[in-house]
Amino acid sequence: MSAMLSSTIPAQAAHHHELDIVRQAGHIGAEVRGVRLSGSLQPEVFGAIKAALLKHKVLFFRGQQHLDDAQQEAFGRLWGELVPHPTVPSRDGTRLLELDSRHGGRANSWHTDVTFEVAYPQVSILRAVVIPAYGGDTVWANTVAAYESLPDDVKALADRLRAIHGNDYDYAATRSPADLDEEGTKRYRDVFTRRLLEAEHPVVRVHPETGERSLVLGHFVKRLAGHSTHDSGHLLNVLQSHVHRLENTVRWRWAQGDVAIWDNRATQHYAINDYGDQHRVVRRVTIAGDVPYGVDGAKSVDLTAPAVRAAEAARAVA
Ligand SMILES: O=C(O)CCC(=O)C(=O)O
Ligand SMILES: [Fe+2]
Repeated sequence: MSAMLSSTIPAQAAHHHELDIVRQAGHIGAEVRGVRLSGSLQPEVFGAIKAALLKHKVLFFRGQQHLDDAQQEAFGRLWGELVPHPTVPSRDGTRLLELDSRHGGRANSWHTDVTFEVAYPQVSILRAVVIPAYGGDTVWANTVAAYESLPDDVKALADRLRAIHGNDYDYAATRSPADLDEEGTKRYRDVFTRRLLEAEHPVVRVHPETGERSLVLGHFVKRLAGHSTHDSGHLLNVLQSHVHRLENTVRWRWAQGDVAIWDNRATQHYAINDYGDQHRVVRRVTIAGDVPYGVDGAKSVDLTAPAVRAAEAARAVA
């Protein structure tokens, strides 16, 4: 009987799950409705979420108040190994990075997460814990669409460039003096840069799952390999301006309990610092990524000094 029944069901019905997806902008971003995130999602639901992420680059889920730290981690583990931030201490007993507006956690410049590591995270999952009454939106940009928007001759140039990324990037360049004088910001910066971590990445990486080409830039870039910082600045401005064109972005108005998931290999993001002294807290897990490779197949290179790397390893074991 079961053989007869199953022969009437389309073969793919057992493997595919239809998500309720509401696109939020023309070139990036979609809200997924009707899913309760957890570490025990049905494999076909998880598979559908993963496919949607590769397509839309950032996904939003409202109403996930049931997630606590442990459940956010359990959901994160479905994607791969959770990696703590290399220099900012995790929340007690977890692998979560907490960004608290009262302690300098305001990521208001364009970046891809942790690109000063050679194998930077593939995916980040952010949960809204405390959200201000107004302001504090986050904006994501599609770095694949940005690459595709370049004229062919600029693409050909970008394909050959490599950039040095470091955790000691020029914070002052985009912050107002008032921001920098703030005690919390200073302390956050000191912790963030307590060990110099550096990596060289191709400016154009080939996405290991989609094969798409994307721009690997953002605020951790220090300069282009083989170019003066002066020339690097000009060339980088041309490329970066294609990343954050408004047509290429999506902006999310947070509510407490929302979750955003982004493909960190295909996006940059910017947390808008327009909420004054209102309180804002978000918590993030990041999923281990692989070493990027460029259009010519050449991989990224770890430039972190061996002594620093050894100290990192010793710390991880301790
Ligand atoms: O605060 C936010 O909305 C985003 C912060 C950020 O850059 C991150 O979580 O990676
Ligand atoms: Fe970030």
